[in-house]
Amino acid sequence: MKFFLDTADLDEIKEAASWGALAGVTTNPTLYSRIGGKLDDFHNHIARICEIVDGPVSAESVAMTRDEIVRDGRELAAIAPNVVVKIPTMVEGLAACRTLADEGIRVNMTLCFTVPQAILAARAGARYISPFVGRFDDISEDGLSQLENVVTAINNYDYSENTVNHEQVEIIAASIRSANHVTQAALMGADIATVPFNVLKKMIQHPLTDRGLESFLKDWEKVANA
Ligand SMILES: O=P(O)(O)OC[C@H]1O[C@](O)(CO)[C@@H](O)[C@@H]1O
Repeated sequence: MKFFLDTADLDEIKEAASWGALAGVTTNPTLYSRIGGKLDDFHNHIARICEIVDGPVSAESVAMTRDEIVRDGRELAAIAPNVVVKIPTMVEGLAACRTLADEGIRVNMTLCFTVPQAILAARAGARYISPFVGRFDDISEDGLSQLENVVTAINNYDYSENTVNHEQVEIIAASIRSANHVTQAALMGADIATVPFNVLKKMIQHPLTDRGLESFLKDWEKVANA
């Protein structure tokens, strides 16, 4: 499994990248607004993220028609070679995905909740598909089971004939709220988890690691003082 950081915060991205395990970044309009982002600085901000991270950086279009999404997508993709255009899973989004994929632009289909949505996204040439986990949990449904269904359904077939350079479609477990979501997503075979920085920090922590470290240090002090 690969990890993307789900944020638009440059300090979080720099810190996570320094850990050596970061494969990419996802942003969305909410995350950009949370850092006080300005409309006319959006493209520059994506460029700054792409300078920090080599891997895919998802930048979302907020357009609602296929022509506008395609126009947005071309502009976003021109920012850096590792930009992935993020598009909502809706009819206009599918049509735009097809056009952009045919032009060699990688697309991440977001706001995906069901197997049929994911299959249509894969057929329309999506390179990444982002099923949401936490938002299902928010409405008292089981987000992890929904994710598992999407992982199984997509892995049952080969969609690479539809994608840029015939790359494999990858499933990004999105709307991740806990380290346990990551564990379960990895066990079911999701390719990527995109995680907020607070979840990434929790992923490295365990009280037994802390306790073990404390006792190793204490015992090493005895060796040093012997
Ligand atoms: O439900 P949340 O925590 O707002 O997460 C929304 C998800 O949407 C995305 O835009 C999907 O890629 C991610 O940025 C994020 O994982």
